[in-house]
Amino acid sequence: MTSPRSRPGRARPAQDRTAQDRTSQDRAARDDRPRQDAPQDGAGRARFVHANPARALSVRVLVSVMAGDSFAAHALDDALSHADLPPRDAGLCTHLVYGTLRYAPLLEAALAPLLRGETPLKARALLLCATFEKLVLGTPPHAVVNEYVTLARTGFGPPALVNAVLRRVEAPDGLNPDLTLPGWLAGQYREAFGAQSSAVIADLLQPQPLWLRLTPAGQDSLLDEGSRLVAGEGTEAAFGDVARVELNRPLRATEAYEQGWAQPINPASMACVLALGDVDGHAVLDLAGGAGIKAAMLSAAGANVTSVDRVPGKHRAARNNMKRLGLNANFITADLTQAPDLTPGDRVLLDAPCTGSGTLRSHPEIKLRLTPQAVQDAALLQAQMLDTAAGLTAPGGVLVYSVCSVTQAEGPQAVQGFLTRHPEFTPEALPDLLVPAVPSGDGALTLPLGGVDGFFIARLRKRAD
Ligand SMILES: C[S@@+](CC[C@H](N)C(=O)[O-])C[C@H]1O[C@@H](n2cnc3c(N)ncnc32)[C@H](O)[C@@H]1O
Repeated sequence: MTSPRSRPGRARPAQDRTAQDRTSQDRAARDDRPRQDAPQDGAGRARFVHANPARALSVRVLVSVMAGDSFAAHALDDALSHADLPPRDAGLCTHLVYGTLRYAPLLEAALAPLLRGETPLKARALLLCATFEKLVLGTPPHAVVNEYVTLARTGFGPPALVNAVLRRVEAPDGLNPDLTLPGWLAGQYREAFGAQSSAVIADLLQPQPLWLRLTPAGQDSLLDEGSRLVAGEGTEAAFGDVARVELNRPLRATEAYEQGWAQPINPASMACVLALGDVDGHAVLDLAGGAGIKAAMLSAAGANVTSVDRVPGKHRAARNNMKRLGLNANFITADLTQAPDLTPGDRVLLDAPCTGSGTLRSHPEIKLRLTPQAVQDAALLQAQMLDTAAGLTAPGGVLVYSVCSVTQAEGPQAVQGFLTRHPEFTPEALPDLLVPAVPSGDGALTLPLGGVDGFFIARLRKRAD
């Protein structure tokens, strides 16, 4: 649960509207006349109020994310870059969007008994956001009702319904964190993390910290500029050279970023690179290399990297980033469900496309969309790509398979199926991954606590002859 310390500003009394505002807002509102459910002053007189801009923007972003149009991070960045909100309101907006998404299944359960039939998307987004404020943030109920009924009037839903629902909505089962995941997904977390699963599921509800891989010059520069390296609850401030950072300015405005001394990467993502062992001087194939973050880390460790992905646009982003970092890699566009014409490598990383179920703290919108069928579809694609990766691993070489997912089908079962189809491979013990991890089939799962993502990682050796 969000601690009182991390709460954003409490709901503030709505302000009076200016004449000009009244004109423009009235056009957007369905019904401009004072209503029974309009905010009222102490004497019971209806008063005109602004919809709070941070809340309005939050609900707009939620509508776009819930429609499946975009990831929360992209939608929020885009909305904030056009909105020109003061920092405090931008902070509230970010907190409302991510908080609502992190608690969405629980909030849906709280609202369900109060809603009949299909609720239109805009009204649903508004009710979820308001319910998050009321039940989780502890914003006073009358303020929640006032703020969101006012917002409803600007075209987000029937004010009377919003008023009635928000007055009645109550927390189901004392905000049990298990209810913040769909039941089947909570089951996957329990299977993956056993006795630690309750702590893990509760941890997914916290804001995601920023992790940076820093060179020594980058660390000095950030500290000189007044940023801080911080430890999380129960976690280190750094895992190897990946540090948890609180910046005092936007990342792109830091000297460390401009000079290529800093690269955002989760410690669990770095663990996939470490699983390959010493890569200095080795030709490494980075399969499904995407935006080339792991390719960059491999290049920094002295590898001669060839990164392969199906999407050419990702190579463009990766090349630019490599240039910033002063590193090199070859980029090849290919569909890895079929064998490309490439020389096998003695170190191969397949960081396969997956459901992302291990990244719910930074991508909470995934829990709205993920289904058991999507897990099966991902597992099918992963099996095809693993077969391609087998052919691209030189005899005696090492194949590391990783996914940022904690489901059985994409992790231990994927490797089990692979080893049955490819008896020329045997699983090997993983080197030190620098992050806490638990055994999982023939590999390991990084423990998603303190902002570390949940990655399944396995290291497989191909027979030499
Ligand atoms: C988990 S992301 C990789 C992230 C990357 N390793 C990194 O660290 O930045 C998975 C990647 O798989 C790619 N992909 C999906 N299907 C593919 C296919 N059939 N062939 C090749 N690449 C594919 C996607 O474009 C995506 O970039």
